[in-house]
Amino acid sequence: SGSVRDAFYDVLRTHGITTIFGNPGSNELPLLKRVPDDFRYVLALHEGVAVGLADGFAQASGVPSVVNLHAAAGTGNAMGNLTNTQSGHVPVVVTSGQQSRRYAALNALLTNVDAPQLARPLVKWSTEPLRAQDVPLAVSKGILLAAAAPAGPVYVSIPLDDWDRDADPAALRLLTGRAVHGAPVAAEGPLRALAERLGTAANPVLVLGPDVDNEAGWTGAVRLADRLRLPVWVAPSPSRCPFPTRHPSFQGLLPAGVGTVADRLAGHDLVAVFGAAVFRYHEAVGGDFLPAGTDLCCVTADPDEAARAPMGTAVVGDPSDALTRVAQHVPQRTQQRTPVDHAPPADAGGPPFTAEAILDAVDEAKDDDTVVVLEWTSADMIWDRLDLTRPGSLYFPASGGLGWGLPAAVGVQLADPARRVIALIGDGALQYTVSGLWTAAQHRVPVVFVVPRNEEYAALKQFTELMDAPDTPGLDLPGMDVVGLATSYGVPAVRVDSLSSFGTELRRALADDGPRLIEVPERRIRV
Ligand SMILES: Cc1ncc(Cn2c(C)c(CCOP(=O)(O)OP(=O)(O)O)sc2=O)c(N)n1
Ligand SMILES: [Ca+2]
Repeated sequence: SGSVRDAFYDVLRTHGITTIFGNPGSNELPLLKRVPDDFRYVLALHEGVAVGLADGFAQASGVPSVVNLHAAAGTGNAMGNLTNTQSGHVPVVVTSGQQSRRYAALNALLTNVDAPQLARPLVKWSTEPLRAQDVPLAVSKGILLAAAAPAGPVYVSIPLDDWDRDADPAALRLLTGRAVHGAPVAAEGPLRALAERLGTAANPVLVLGPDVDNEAGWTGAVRLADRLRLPVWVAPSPSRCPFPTRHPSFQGLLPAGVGTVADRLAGHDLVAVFGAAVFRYHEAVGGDFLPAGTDLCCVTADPDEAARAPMGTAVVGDPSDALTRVAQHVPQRTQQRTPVDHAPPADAGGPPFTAEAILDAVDEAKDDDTVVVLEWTSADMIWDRLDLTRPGSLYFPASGGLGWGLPAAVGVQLADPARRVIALIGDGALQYTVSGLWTAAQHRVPVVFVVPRNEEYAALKQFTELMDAPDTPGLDLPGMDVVGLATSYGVPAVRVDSLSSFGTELRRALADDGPRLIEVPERRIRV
């Protein structure tokens, strides 16, 4: 013992990390040739799958996860899902195998040229240690920095001939005792001022983002909403569900256009935002950021989010902690709120079925503990039809990059077997990281994959209308057998042709201890 490899595994153990997600090349074999018995290596057949798995695993476990990728080619394949990991503030430590120092100097095959630069725009920190003895320190810093608010991915490139070098035993003893505690909380003054303004505002509104989707955030948000009888919206382009969807204060999901957001906030003199960037717009529509007479204050742990917002004031600090503290200093209002109905009756016709009918059938089959991972862009504005009652119930790709949902669902289920995962994956989104089905089958991860098949990129057809691009090619997906695709990867699959059989298959899958896929014919949109 005493090698850099042993020290690497010791550092991971220190932080409770004993799973490595990855896809290997020859550069990585010196690390993987002796994976200790208390570790498991989860093979992904594409590096996008590896990062998706690690992202879901980190979000559901609350512990940083570790990925090991193959040089530049592997890192390149991982970049798509790294955009989601970065946008989602998810602590993932990406390690990649570098060619030996001697060969890298020659740009020999499998050299990751200028490795730290490759990942840089998508990670908090990117490095390739100068000495083999620095590798354990870099990995230790990477784990601690990835988890430090605002959390996010880091990248460590490690030359293949470092692993068998002698580690520095004295340094390692110090490293394996390291910990960084706590997250920056907002100063008392600005929070008291916000509570004051909320208490005196004529018609304040609460907007919540993904970073308050946790026990403290839900408790604080419900308490604040109840005390002030506040209407509550979910911030645009949500990657998580931060508030109970059947609560009388719940208003729904804010759209993702500048003008359309301003329209929803019209009439409110104060907008209080917790745990969201202001805002993650998407639809190319014009308009003012805020209606006249409306002011905004946001609380975020991310100084960049605080500084880049185009309007209002910001308070930097843990937004979940802030919700609880602000709730303690606002008056108790008494007017009643009438709940908004988010699930108007769906068209019970079909097949093919409407997105609403498919969502309602999933809601019928699931229970309070079920987790829904949704990467189905026909439903990204209507998932609040689902009755979600507790934190960690809904995940969506945070940067909108497709190919995240399927592996992330497997990662979430691996991290928390007690909460069954239903993955709603569009037939288009499915294609980006479909090989993740093989990893689910190999590890018998009992995700229920539901694939609404409308044989098109429906979301983009809707955008062609919005962006006046009527004759766009490449938006139809004919001629693929989703059931055959899943079966080929070892996941039992079935195509359903009625909502009742869909319900039966959902319940059968939820009772199974392995993955299953259900293809549901989804009605095409008409443009
Ligand atoms: C990696 C990647 N590539 C392309 C897109 C662009 N894109 C694409 C291709 C969409 C269509 C998805 O089709 P789907 O079948 O998954 O779902 P719907 O038919 O319900 O829209 S939505 C969208 O933003 C993307 N978001 N991410
Ligand atoms: Ca589709």
